[in-house]
Amino acid sequence: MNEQGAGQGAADGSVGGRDGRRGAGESGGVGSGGSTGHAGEGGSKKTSSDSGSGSASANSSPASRRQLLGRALGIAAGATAAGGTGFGIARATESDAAPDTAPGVAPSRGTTAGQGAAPASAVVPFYGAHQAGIATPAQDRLAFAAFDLTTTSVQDLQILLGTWAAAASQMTRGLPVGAVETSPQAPPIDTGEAEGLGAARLTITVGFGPSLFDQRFGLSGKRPAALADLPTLPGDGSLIPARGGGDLCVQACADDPVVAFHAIRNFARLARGKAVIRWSQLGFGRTSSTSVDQQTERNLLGFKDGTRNIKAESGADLNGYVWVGAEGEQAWMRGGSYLVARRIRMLIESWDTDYLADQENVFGRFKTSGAPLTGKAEFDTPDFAAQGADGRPVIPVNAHIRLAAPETNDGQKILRRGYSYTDGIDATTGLLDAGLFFIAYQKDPRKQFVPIQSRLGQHDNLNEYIRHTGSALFAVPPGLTAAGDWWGKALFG
Ligand SMILES: C=CC1=C(C)c2cc3[nH]c(cc4nc(cc5[nH]c(cc1n2)c(C)c5CCC(=O)O)C(CCC(=O)O)=C4C)c(C)c3C=C
Ligand SMILES: [Fe+2]
Repeated sequence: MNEQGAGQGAADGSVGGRDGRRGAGESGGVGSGGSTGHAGEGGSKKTSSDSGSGSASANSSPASRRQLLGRALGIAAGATAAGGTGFGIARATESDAAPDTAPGVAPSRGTTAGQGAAPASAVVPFYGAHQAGIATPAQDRLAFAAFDLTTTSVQDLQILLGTWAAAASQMTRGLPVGAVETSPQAPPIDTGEAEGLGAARLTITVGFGPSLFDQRFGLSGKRPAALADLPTLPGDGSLIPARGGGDLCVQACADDPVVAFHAIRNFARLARGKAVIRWSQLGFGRTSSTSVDQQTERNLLGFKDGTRNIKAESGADLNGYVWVGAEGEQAWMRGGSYLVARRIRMLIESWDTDYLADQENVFGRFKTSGAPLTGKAEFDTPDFAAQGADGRPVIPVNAHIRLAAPETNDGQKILRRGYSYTDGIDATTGLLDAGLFFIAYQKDPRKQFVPIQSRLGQHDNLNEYIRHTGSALFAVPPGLTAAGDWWGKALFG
C-alpha cells in the first residue's frame, strides 16, 4: 500500500469501495509506511495538514470509525465530551471498558476475541507502581516505535493516550483490542495476527519525548529538568536525525515477535489522524539480562552482555538509579524513569577480522566465559587496579567495562535493556547493517547516561567497531494504577 492510498482511504473515510468494503487505508497498517523504516527512508514525516486525518478532523464517516474503536475500547462519547480534561477518558475506560477478566468488546458475529487468552504464567501485570518493561525480566523480542503527533489538540492527545491504555490492558493479557471478525462492511477492530498466540509476557511501555513539552500542548511548565535534550556527545558524528527523537515512544517487549509487532501496529492504527510513526526498530536476542534468574545472553560481537547490569531483584539499585523519587521536581514523574535509546551499528565484518586477545582487550572480559580479565568466572568482580608482570593494567585503560563501570563514573549505574538488531544490508557498501539497539533506564540521564557515554565516546576501545546512528530520550511516567488510568493523567491533571 502506498502513502497516497493510505492517505486517501483515511481522508475520505469512504465505506463503499469498489467491492463494498472500506478503503485500504482505513483497514490499518503500521504508521506512515507500514514498515520498520523511518521518516528519512521512504515515508516522509507527516504534518497536521497532510496527515490524512482518518479520525476527528475528517468530515464524513470518521465518527463511525471512532465509535467503532471507541466501543471496542470503552472510549467513545465520554472521552470526546471530556473537553480536554481527560476526566472523560478515565471515566470511560473505567466504566465502559472491559474489566481485567474479559475482552474489551462483546464478541460480534464469528469473532474469535478471547480465544487467544494467555496462560496466567505468560501475563506480566500491566497495572502497578512502575510501568512494566523496565524491571521486568527482559523478554526475547522487541518492537519499538517513536511517534510524532500530527494533532495539536490536547483533547486528541488525551484521547490517544487513553485509547492506548485500554488497548494495552487488553493486549498484555493476550486479548485482541477488539473484534477480529466484524460485520463484512466494517474493518476488524484488531488486526488479528496475534490471535491465539497468548500474551507471551508482552509489556508495553510508553514515554514522552522532550518535544512533547514545546508550545503545542501547553506542557512547557511540566517538563522535567532531567528531560533536557541530550547534548552532542563524542562519537555522535554518525547520528541520523530521522532515526531519533519523537514526541512519544512505545516499547513493546514479548517472547514472541508477532505479539510485540502486533502491539506497535495496533497502537499506530489507533493513532491514525493523531500521530504517525517517526522511526521504529525491531530487536531480537535480548542483550541484557535483567534478572538473576536469566542466563546472560551474548551480543552480536559474541560477548556476554548484562553481567554487571542492574537486576530486577535489586530493589536498592532500582530505587537508587532507576526510579525517579522525591528528588524529581515534577511530581507526575515520581515512580517513572528516563529511557535513552541508541541505535548502535556494529562494524561486524571488521570485528570478525580481529584476533581473540584484542577482542577481549576491547571489553576487558574473556569471550567464552564472560569473566573479567582479572578473574575466572563470569560474576567475579573486575579488579581495575590489578597489573600484569609488565606493570600495565590487566584490564586495559580503554577497555569498555573499565570506562563504563560505576567505579569510573562516580558510582553511577544504569539499567540496560537492549536488543540485537539487523536491518539487512547497507545498500551502499553491501555490509551488514546490524548491531545493538541500546536501551537504558535511569533516574537522571544528565548524571548517568550522558557522563558515561561521554567517557565511552572519547576513549572506548570499542569505538573502532561501532557507530551510533540513532538517539532518543523519553520520560517514562509511572505505572497505571487500574483500569481507567492512562499515561499522562497526572501530567495533564
Ligand atoms: C552509555 C552506556 C553504554 C553504551 C552506549 C554501551 C554500548 C555497548 N556495550 C556493549 C557491550 C558490553 N557492555 C558491557 C558492560 C557495560 N556497558 C555499559 C554501558 C554502555 N554500553 C555499562 C554501564 C556496563 C557495565 C560495566 C560494569 O559495571 O562492569 C559488557 C560487559 C558485560 C556486562 O557487564 O554487561 C559488554 C559485553 C556493546 C557491544 C555496546 C555497543 C554496541
Ligand atoms: Fe556496554
